[in-house]
Amino acid sequence: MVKICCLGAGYVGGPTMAIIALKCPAIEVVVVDISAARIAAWNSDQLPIYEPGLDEVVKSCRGKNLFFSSDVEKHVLEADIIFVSVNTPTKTRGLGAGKAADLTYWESAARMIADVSKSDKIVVEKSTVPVKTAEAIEKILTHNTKGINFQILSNPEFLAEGTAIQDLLNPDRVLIGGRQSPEGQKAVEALKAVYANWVPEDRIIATNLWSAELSKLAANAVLAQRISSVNAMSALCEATGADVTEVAYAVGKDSRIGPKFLNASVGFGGSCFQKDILNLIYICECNGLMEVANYWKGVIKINDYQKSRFVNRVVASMFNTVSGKKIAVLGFAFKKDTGDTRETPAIDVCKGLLGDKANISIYDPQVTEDQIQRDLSMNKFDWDHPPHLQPMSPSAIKQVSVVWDAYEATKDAHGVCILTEWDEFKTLDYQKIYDNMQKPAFIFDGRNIVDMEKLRKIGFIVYSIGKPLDPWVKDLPASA
Ligand SMILES: NC(=O)C1=CN([C@@H]2O[C@H](COP(=O)(O)OP(=O)(O)OC[C@H]3O[C@@H](n4cnc5c(N)ncnc54)[C@H](O)[C@@H]3O)[C@@H](O)[C@H]2O)C=CC1
Ligand SMILES: O=C(O)[C@H]1O[C@H](OP(=O)(O)OP(=O)(O)OC[C@H]2O[C@@H](n3ccc(=O)[nH]c3=O)[C@H](O)[C@@H]2O)[C@H](O)[C@@H](O)[C@@H]1O
Repeated sequence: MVKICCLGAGYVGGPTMAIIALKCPAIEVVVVDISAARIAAWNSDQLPIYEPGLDEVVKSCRGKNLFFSSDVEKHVLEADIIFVSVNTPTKTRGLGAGKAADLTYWESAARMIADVSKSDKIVVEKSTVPVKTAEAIEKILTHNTKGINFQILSNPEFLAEGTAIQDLLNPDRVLIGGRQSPEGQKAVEALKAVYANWVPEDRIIATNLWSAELSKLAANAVLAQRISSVNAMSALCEATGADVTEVAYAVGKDSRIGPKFLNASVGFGGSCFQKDILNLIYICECNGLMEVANYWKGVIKINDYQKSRFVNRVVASMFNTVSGKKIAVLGFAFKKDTGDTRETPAIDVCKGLLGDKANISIYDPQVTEDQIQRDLSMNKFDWDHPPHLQPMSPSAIKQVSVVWDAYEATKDAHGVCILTEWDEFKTLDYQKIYDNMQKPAFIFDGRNIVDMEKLRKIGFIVYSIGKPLDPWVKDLPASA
């Protein structure tokens, strides 16, 4: 029986290994983590992450060929294939702070593998890493070789949170990068054989190591660039009376461009787009490619602009001040169907409103009060001028309340901001919400999910991203 061990029981390690276990009954899969609490949660009824369909898959395999354990070394020792799916956040201090990927977790995982192993292993990079990481990992592993043969493969993950199970069951492609040597190619074949249990052969792509590593950063950069492109257009739509949904539809009809991933929004969030583009920027800078670095910086700058533009719209429309006003925030997660708040645009929007002394009442179906308070208590990390992570003032935190119901959040509010596109926000009883709000009642839809006309008929003043402006919504100076 082939034994797989995965280091890192997070958003990627957990779901990915659950699907491998589901589709490969002849393989034993053990997911390990240095966080005992996370492992305990994977072994409980309340999994540590919310992902549609994940509960069912875990329940059907757990205890059969899928295990979660804190005994990291034992399972590394026994494994034939080791996936490394640890976190690779942006460095917050030292060389490259604010841009470079922090490979501390990865390096310590590699050192541990080198120390513990007694037999040949295939080590798979699942985490998103800078191009050329495999070379460094190889050095760490072979330094302690004891005659053991380690083969490093790059097998980046393309799943998106909220659709992880579907993405894993039916991936557009599986990318496997390996050394061109016979041993390297043998390792590539071994990993291919795992995926071949459910992924059609023509979707399993073998490349060299560096192409696989760079393709992951490139894919995220290009995806994020689409959103920044359409968001940049949304500002121009508002200034001219064009409608961004119509523009995106017209543009996406060109089959060379395609309709997906062109929804204008309050800005992209999540643990990967910003981190990976910053990582790419740093790699470009290290290679002396300043123009290329600046090109990708633009994608992040437009994203920051989109978030501050939204806050300015809210404040300007509400008579240039939200001080002492109650603003309901519907949705805090970075997208629907996840409880993840890493880099969510809601953090910047809430902080902008708090900066103008608003009282905000937040409701999100999957995010806990603790998480929201933690997110709002950290000051924004300025990636251009790092490092300064400072806590927010306690008085600002007192202006925040977190509630478990959209109607409670919006009661007596002066304005509502929709920041995550949860399906339930499309079908709320907006008449009831309007009746219980202060007048004039404002809705600022950062995800373009409400029916503007219907809401206007009820009496709301509505702002949607990139849509012709309600006469009540204040035009902003071009530079705002
Ligand atoms: N979240 C996402 O949607 C995607 C993430 N990725 C990439 O996958 C990697 C992991 O991301 P997430 O799963 O979101 O992170 P995460 O933070 O949810 O999980 C990482 C886990 O690794 C554990 N860990 C750290 N060092 C360890 C060690 N030495 N041994 C064992 N466990 C260790 C941590 O305790 C944590 O539970 C990152 O590089 C990310 O860029 C790639 C595709 C999608
Ligand atoms: O490397 C990663 O971690 C992953 O990053 C993204 O996945 P994820 O961040 O989970 O979620 P996305 O669906 O890409 O959404 C990212 C952000 O963009 C926003 N978005 C997305 C699409 C769109 O049209 N408009 C838009 O504003 C979302 O609301 C969200 O805030 C990629 O889509 C995955 O392929 C990749 O594996």
